[in-house]
Amino acid sequence: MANSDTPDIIYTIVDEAPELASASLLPIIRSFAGAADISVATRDISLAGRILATFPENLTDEQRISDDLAALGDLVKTPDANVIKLPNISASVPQLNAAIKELQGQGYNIPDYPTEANTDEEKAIQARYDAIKGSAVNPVLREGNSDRRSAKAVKEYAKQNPHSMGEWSADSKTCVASMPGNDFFANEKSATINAAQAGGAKIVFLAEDGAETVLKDGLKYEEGTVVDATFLSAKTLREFIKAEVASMEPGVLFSVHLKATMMKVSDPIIFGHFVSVYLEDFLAKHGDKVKALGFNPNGGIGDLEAKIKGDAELEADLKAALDAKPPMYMVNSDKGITNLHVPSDVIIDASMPAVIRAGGIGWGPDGKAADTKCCIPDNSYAGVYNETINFFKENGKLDVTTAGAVSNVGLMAQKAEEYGSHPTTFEMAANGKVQIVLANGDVLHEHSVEAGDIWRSATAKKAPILDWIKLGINRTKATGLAAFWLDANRAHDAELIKYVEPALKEAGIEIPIMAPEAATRFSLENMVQGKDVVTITGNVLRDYLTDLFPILELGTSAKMLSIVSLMQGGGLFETGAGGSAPKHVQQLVEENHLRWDSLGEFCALGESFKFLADKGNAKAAVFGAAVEDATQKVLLNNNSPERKVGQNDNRTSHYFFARYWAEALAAQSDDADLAAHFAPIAKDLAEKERAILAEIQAAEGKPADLGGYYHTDPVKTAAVMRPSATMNAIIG
Ligand SMILES: NC(=O)C1=CN([C@@H]2O[C@H](COP(=O)(O)OP(=O)(O)OC[C@H]3O[C@@H](n4cnc5c(N)ncnc54)[C@H](OP(=O)(O)O)[C@@H]3O)[C@@H](O)[C@H]2O)C=CC1
Ligand SMILES: O=C(O)CCC(=O)C(=O)O
Ligand SMILES: [Mg+2]
Repeated sequence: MANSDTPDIIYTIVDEAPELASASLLPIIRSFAGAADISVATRDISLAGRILATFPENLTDEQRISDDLAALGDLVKTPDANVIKLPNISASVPQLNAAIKELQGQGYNIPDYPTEANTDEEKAIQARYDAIKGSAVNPVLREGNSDRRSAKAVKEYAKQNPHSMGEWSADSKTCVASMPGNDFFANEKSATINAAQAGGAKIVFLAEDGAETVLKDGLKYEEGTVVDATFLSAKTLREFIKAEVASMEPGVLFSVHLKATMMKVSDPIIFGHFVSVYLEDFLAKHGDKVKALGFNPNGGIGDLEAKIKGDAELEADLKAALDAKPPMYMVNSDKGITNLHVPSDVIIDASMPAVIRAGGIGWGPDGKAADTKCCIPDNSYAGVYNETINFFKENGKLDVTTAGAVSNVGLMAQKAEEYGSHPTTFEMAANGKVQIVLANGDVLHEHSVEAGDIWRSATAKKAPILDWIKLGINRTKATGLAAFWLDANRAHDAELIKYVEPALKEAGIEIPIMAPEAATRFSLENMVQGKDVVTITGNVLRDYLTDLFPILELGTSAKMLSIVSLMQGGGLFETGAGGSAPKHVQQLVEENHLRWDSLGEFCALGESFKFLADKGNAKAAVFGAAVEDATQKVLLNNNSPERKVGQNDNRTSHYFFARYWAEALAAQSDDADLAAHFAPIAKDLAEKERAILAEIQAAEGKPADLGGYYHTDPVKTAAVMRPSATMNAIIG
């Protein structure tokens, strides 16, 4: 063990499909690692775990759990960290409410989330919940920059076994629509803090009558930090939405793509504007009534439907109001769930690539595929999707069998850029001015705003920026082709370019710096010629591109290798680049088939062992190599999960992974003890293949009971996810 308190490897407890997968995979990992005295501990960062850890005083002694997220947040700032991080729920308010309700039903006396906080007590509860909603986990753990790419074997497999791709036609009406201006992109100001400016700062609002309100105090800027401020005009946004709704062509679906999870303050508000514009007739008539019922447009139409259930007049008027608008892109047309039902159902990084992979189509209320207008209000990154769509309209769908690999190096450490901005994002209560005022008296940035505008400030720190440039240079050297995605005409990017240019000069390397649209074109053009390209980007594009390119190249971002080299020397190994696949849980509950692919976990596990090996653990090196071997075999032998009942699923893929892993350990000659230990296990697993697969498949096709959704019953979950007594006896 690394030291007496720190386990060798920490595996995170999360939510939904990846957590179900862990119920099957983690016992295998622990059993195998145990043979080499490598300790694998767990830490709970699930939504339910975060909620329970937040309200200890409401719980009995037996119910209380430790605040594992806080502990992990400390650990990642040490060289000892070796964390395998699976995707967790970044909860929207409807998800948070559902989790609270489920926990209350299980006997946990936690408070409701106050929709509107009036008393001090309600405000305190709301603040505690707000700290765990949205993307509350990743920014805490990501104390390093991001390196996401596909392992060679994974990319080769995809080329040999291409997934389906929708056809693109030149006359597709699918398009991206963005605001004509007055958005975050247009209003951005940026400056790099100099020695005289370093220190404290505050954000103040000056009302038109001169009254000053402090929006945020106690900020601290180090020298070299890039500090941005910007706002999006609510008035311009609403005019934009109305114009885009009014200009819909027949047969085209209307959609909006946001990141209400990560951008947990700004984007639910933007989403709410779409909802209230779509429902304008209904709200003109019934606005007061539904407000009294606790409806807030930011929660979505799904919340409204729940609140008016049983009121025939309201239900009929809601239907009429929606029918009067253009048809929407649907999340689930069978169940009538629209794009505007839940703020976290359509998340841009996953949703736009899905539209693009399908050939520029979404699914309408009639369950039929159709071209789609994709509203992405802010212009900062919308152009990337617009350019991608134009490219495929011109060139036709991607040929997966010949495409190069597009990988990413992302500036992410220490809450870089927009993804760290929610504590400094505000919806303006009145007209006036917002200023960032430094301790030395300088007004760093100032904007005139109107009531309803969304103002925000974001930062990027010097050490992470320099580390990111270095990582970008290293990956470029390893790959050949790369570009920095920075727009010299954007305020923030211009500050970053001041760091990038001298660093490239010093390193004696030339890497082009391109604005996002041009860089998109550059990457796509090279990729279709079979060339590998590195995209060196900021935090938001890191997120967007590491779904976009993998979904086109590999069919899913779940297969990505996702490494975070922590700035203090530790390692954080994320599994895949996507989310927690709620659709997969639904399928498991309905028909006991889990199509979640654990390839991301396999890749992360291999890297985690290798990291441990680099710290001097020789047995970990043997494990790392064997995991890599097993991962390749799972791919080559087509043991990965498939979509339908009776086909391979997550559990069968774990059986094959365990078997190949044991076989590789038995076959290696670096460590005779390990070889001897695993030889009988490998033999047993191979000989009993038929019995094990039959036991796993016996339960398929029938509903499965997990005893919960956000907080499942561990015994029931283990029964569903480890159904083979034969395999369990071998694994132990
Ligand atoms: N790192 C993190 O912690 C992240 C967390 N999230 C969270 O995940 C939740 C869901 O987000 P959403 O945007 O729907 O994105 P998801 O990535 O969870 O799902 C989108 C689709 O991707 C496919 N997919 C994802 N992972 C796998 C896998 N391992 N194996 C096979 N297919 C996979 C599935 O497609 P199909 O249905 O076709 O099989 C799935 O429906 C949200 O709560 C979000 O906040 C999102 C991104 C990252
Ligand atoms: O933390 C989140 O909410 C999402 C993270 C994400 O999408 C990513 O890192 O790719
Ligand atoms: Mg993402």
